[in-house]
Amino acid sequence: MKNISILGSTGSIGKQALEVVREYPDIFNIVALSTNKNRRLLLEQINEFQPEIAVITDAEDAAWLKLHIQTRTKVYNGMNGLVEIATLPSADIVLNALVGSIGLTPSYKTVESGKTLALANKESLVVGGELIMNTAKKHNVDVLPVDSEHSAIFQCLRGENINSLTSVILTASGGPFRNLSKKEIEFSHPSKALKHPNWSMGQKITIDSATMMNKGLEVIEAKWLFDLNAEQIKVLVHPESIIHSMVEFSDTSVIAQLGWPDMRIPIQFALTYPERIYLKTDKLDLASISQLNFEKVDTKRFPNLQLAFDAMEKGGTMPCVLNSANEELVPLYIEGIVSFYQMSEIIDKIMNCHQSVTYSSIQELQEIETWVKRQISEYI
Ligand SMILES: NC(=O)C1=CN([C@@H]2O[C@H](COP(=O)(O)OP(=O)(O)OC[C@H]3O[C@@H](n4cnc5c(N)ncnc54)[C@H](OP(=O)(O)O)[C@@H]3O)[C@@H](O)[C@H]2O)C=CC1
Ligand SMILES: CC(=O)[C@@H](O)[C@H](O)COP(=O)(O)O
Ligand SMILES: [Mn+2]
Repeated sequence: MKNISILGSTGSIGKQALEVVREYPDIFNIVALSTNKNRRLLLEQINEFQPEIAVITDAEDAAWLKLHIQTRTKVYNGMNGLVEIATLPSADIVLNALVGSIGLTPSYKTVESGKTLALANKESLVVGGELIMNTAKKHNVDVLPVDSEHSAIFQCLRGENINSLTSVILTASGGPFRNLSKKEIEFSHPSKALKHPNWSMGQKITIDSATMMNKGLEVIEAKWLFDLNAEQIKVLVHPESIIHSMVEFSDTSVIAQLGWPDMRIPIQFALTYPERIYLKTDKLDLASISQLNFEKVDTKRFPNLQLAFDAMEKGGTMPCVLNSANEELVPLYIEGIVSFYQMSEIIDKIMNCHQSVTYSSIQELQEIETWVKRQISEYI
């Protein structure tokens, strides 16, 4: 039996993880769950899975939960609660399915306490990849990718000699605006950006896919997970999202991982690693798909991807600046306060105002996030 804690159990990844768990009550046991605001769904999840602890952001919501739960679950709130989840002694594995850099401290605390981290929250690695991976190494713990591309790369690299790896090829759907001109993209309503062609996901990552910032964040995520340099990371547009990513070796061989666009596959792989389980779903049917297509990336129409490569090359605190500017701007885009390309322009300007430095603590990164927020409020 594997004891699993889920940070962000009410979100898209969190709910799909619980679907996997529900299918296998003999394999998985849930010990912790959390939400930001969705107290009703968390209450349902608590009553169904009876975790040891549950966490919600606001103290008032925590009091409401305590009144309503029918289990012995302890209820906590805020960041202290998320850290309780990350360090809960009974957990074997912590699935971080939070969205945004709020996930950084819980990711860090998970590996620091010697627990396996199943990581969906890519922003943790973008902002504090060096700190998290060094801490994981020090405590000899695995960081298992949940993000579909990184899970694919991880699966392709199993049993391979890493010294023969020449590059990883991250596939990108191209998002809902793949075939539109710059003008058409700029004047498309944000509701169009919220309709991903292949995946059903939370709002923030869906917008990131439309701007291709998602792929940029994934480039930085890949750097840290697989210890790569910029030249080793390539991006290829693949509109069907059937090949989830590929790896290329020194003999020019390329290995790919394929599957339907269904996050339960990488989620279950991380939760059961190194074993695989039977997933009750349709098998991949390549004949029905009939063809797979590939295109070059156009960073003129999707400048966020280039900004992410730039931030990665600058290193140090620059990816934190990129990420926090993006996190601030995405909700403003959804609300119609900034346009599609204003997002890239503002991120670029803020990056240009920042002198990248090395960091050694989460607090230093949080100070930079505060600075970025101030900068954004000056632009808006
Ligand atoms: N969805 C997908 O298919 C994929 C997602 N990812 C990555 O996984 C992560 C999660 O994505 P996704 O599931 O789509 O996101 P969602 O927005 O659907 O869910 C996020 C979860 O985190 C909680 N949360 C949000 N903000 C806070 C906060 N400030 N404090 C505490 N909890 C918070 C949410 O609570 P509440 O319900 O109250 O909002 C929810 O439980 C992201 O980093 C994303 O990039 C990667 C690959 C695929
Ligand atoms: C499912 C997943 O891992 C997402 O990150 C997905 O890849 C987003 O699609 P894009 O390729 O459009 O960014
Ligand atoms: Mn992905």
